[in-house]
Amino acid sequence: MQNDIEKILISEEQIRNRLKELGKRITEDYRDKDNFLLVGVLKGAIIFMSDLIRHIDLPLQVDFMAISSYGASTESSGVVRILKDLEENVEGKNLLIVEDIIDSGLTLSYMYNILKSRKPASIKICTLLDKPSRRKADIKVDYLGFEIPDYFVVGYGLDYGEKYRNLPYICVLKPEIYQ
Ligand SMILES: O=P(O)(O)OC[C@H]1O[C@H](OP(=O)(O)OP(=O)(O)O)[C@H](O)[C@@H]1O
Ligand code: HPA
Ligand SMILES: [Mg+2]
Repeated sequence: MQNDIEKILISEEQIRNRLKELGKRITEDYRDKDNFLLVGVLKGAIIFMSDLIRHIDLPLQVDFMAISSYGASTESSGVVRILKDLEENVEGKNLLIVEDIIDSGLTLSYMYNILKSRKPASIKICTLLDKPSRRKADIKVDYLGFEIPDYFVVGYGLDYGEKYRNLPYICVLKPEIYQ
């Protein structure tokens, strides 16, 4: 796997430090709210979500939704599908959607609209990575880890063709791997 890497964009230490800051901000912002539910977007957000919640010093619940649009490509298919829905009823709850990356924004705008229609008390968005140069749908990010340029990145949960999720940093692969 290491041989496939062109360059590391965000190191383990940078991720660790940023997560501490995000956890602290989220803890302050949700301190007086009850029914706090974090909604992780499978599969990409698994590592970010599991590290982030250990920096949030509040009672909280977690649930997951699986949504897929990329398949084995570096371009969104534009067809967003729910593969797994939430187990929790979200009505009246304070939701924080936790994503690994917002790229075209199609996944998140689809998911946001579905969750909004279920009448939660509030919905906010937390994403580790934001690639604003590729945006097709308008998204307001409340908590951001890092803004990145237009690279297809992998690692720390993010895949290319289901591989590389277990790399501990965010990196770009050699061009021949993407061909
Ligand atoms: O803003 P967008 O252009 O919609 O792209 C972002 C979404 O794409 C990826 O998911 P993917 O469909 O690859 O599923 P995965 O999380 O299982 O890898 C990523 O994890 C985000 O959920
Ligand atoms: N990497 C991995 N998965 C993704 C990306 C990316 O840059 N953008 C959207 N899904
Ligand atoms: Mg993917």
